[in-house]
Amino acid sequence: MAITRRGLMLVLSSPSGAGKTTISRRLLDEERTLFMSVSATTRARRPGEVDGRDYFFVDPTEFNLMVNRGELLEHAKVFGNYYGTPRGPVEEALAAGRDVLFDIDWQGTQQLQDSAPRDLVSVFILPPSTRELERRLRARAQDSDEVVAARMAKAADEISHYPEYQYIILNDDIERSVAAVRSILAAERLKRERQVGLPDFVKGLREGSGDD
Ligand SMILES: Nc1nc2c(ncn2[C@@H]2O[C@H](COP(=O)(O)OP(=O)(O)O)[C@@H](O)[C@H]2O)c(=O)[nH]1
Ligand SMILES: Nc1ncnc2c1ncn2[C@@H]1O[C@H](COP(=O)(O)OP(=O)(O)O)[C@@H](O)[C@H]1O
Repeated sequence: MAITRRGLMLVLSSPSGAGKTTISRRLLDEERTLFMSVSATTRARRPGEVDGRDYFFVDPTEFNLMVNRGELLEHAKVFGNYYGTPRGPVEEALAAGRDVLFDIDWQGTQQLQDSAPRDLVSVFILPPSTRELERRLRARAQDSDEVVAARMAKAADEISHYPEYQYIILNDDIERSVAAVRSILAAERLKRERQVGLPDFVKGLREGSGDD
């Protein structure tokens, strides 16, 4: 009887600009069994974003239907728009032993903590300072001054939710932050509760039949 592993849900949350997209991209490049969960959202598509890759862009009626049909694992209103995680792809991946990466906010993380505490690995990413957070938001050069100001105003509120997360990474040096998430993944993958077929395997070992 072989041991297989159930996949895990790796959530990265942070105030906007702290670095979660940068860290996620690096992890997805390096980790063969890690897949990104693509959320549904009612927010408008930005230039360069691709439907089905960055988000599933839906209208509020369609979003409501998804909620009412129970198709979302979690959902929340963020910055005035609705966001939610489609259930099907995540459940399939976990059952097949693949890990799923989520870029969701604290509200969604709380819902996953309630509905699937054993599968959840939650990581909060902090910026080294407020000054550096603002510098990164400006360096990204994607947003207007007003949008940067609005994101800075939201940052303190986001950061106040750090105690709800299992792991904290201060994203000063990007290489060290990526290495830190990889260490978390490596340890979490070995957790006893994730190993499927372990009791039978150990029983076989004890009975001296582990070689077949
Ligand atoms: N709860 C929840 N939050 C989400 C989901 N998808 C994205 N978010 C969060 O919504 C916020 C805004 O995302 P987005 O519109 O892409 O803007 P940006 O990430 O700040 O550039 C971020 O904090 C995301 O983590 C989701 O499916 N569920
Ligand atoms: N450790 C770091 N040191 C310096 N700059 C960083 C670091 N991590 C991310 N950045 C930069 O900060 C900006 C915001 O990062 P991003 O990953 O888009 O943040 P988020 O997804 O959390 O909004 C980007 O320009 C990115 O290149």
